[in-house]
Amino acid sequence: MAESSSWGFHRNFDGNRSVPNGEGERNVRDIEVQTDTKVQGQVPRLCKANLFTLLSLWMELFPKKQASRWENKPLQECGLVVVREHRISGLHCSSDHLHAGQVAVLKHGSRLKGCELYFSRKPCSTCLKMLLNAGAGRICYWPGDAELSLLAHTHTASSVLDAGAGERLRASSRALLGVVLQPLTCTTLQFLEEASLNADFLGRIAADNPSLDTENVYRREYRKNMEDFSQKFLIGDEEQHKMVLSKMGLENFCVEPSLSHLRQHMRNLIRILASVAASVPILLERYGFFANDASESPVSQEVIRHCIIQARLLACRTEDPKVGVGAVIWARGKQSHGDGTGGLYLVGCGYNAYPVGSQYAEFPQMDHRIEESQNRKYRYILHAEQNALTFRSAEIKDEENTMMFVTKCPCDECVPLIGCAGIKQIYTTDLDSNKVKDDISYLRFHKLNHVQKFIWQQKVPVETSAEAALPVANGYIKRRAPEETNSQCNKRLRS
Ligand SMILES: Nc1ccn([C@H]2C[C@H](O)[C@@H](COP(=O)(O)OP(=O)(O)OP(=O)(O)O)O2)c(=O)n1
Repeated sequence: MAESSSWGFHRNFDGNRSVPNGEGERNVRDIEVQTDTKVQGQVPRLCKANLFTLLSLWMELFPKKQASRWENKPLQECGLVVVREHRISGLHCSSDHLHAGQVAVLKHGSRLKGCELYFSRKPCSTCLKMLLNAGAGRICYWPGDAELSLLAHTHTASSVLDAGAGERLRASSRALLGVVLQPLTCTTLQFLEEASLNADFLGRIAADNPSLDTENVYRREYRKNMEDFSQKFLIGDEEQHKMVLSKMGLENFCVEPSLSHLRQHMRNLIRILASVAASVPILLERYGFFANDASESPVSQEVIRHCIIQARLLACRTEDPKVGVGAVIWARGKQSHGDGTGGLYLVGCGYNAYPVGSQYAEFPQMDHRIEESQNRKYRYILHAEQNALTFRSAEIKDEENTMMFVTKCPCDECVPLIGCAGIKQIYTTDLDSNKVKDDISYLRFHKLNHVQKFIWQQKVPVETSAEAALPVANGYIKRRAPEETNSQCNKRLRS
């Protein structure tokens, strides 16, 4: 699908205003393309810069075994996305021992040359000098508080010194260093929020509990996420935000209307994160990814949910006008290399889209509701699992545990690929399993026997009534008509 050209607005969101001869600025504008707007009926989707940014924020929240020793210290946890030739080649986070930037240097070494790095916080100068030295092409960061906190009450003097050193490194470097967020349209926000509400995970809960108002479950989860994520990633006080921005060398954002635009845009991105995370709700810890034969998963429910939400974020960049699907593949390496993911490393990730390089509307976009079968999308669209396997950044090793996390039940086209790729476990939803939807069928998934299947479902079958078993959202249970069955609960709001 073609991406439209960038916005002039974007210039306000890059921190490279003092790159000599303006070349950096031109480069950034050339690289970034805006796809958030609904261009002539094009599906509203996240542009890559926003997707990578959201993934970096989410990686900061990767579940750790014990609270990080950085807690309440000026050095904050940090998430990082490494992008090579416009594709994600690493998802990382800081650990007890290493900063996220250090993890990237250890994992990728000189392969960082020319890569783009997306940080959830401006990295400290210790990381910055190593990353620049490794040849990173572009270092982007979320314009909230820095990794070495400028808001923490302790050690502020050293944080300020560090920020100064970061500025000096930036000024003398050929690499681009700054903020590359792009504004979201209302259409995109609305589309992505609806997609969260319509995702199969809430669909499963609705199918199991016909009397439960799942929209209310979603809204409650969303509000809680908004509170948590705003506290973590936004700076409530405008004056404090201005102070942080100017110490990080982003004074151009401190003037109006840039400041208001930046703050609003950051808030909108946090809304998307809150909404996507709410699509896989923690429902009294009753729902999770469980094997039907009660086998133990090699990773915890928290880690599974985190990976599924990574996949849901990827789905926000779908090219399918109706349904976004995302897939991520992680493996457990023999050594942990100090990564905050506890030895897990990314093998590949993808979302459903038309073949690489195709132009918008070059291929049919309609589903089986259009009568002429030659005008349907199914023969042209690549599935999330296919893209994750094709564009993987690491090989799948037989001796390691490789896990696939996918937001929709694998179809008959993908099941043999998954079966033969060396994947050991799959985490997904089986809402579509055993269904035939004209051009796409899901009959083979249950036969995928040599891959362990962990399905989104209730842990223990609830024998009491659904109303007693599940929380009543705001004391209100929406009555669903009895004929609203499994398949109807899965209907898209927009359809
Ligand atoms: N594991 C999967 C399953 C599907 N897809 C993709 C292929 C299609 O692009 C889209 C499925 O398209 P449909 O229009 O058939 O979506 P639904 O299954 O929601 O159809 P329905 O409206 O009949 O429920 O998802 C994918 O990437 N990975």
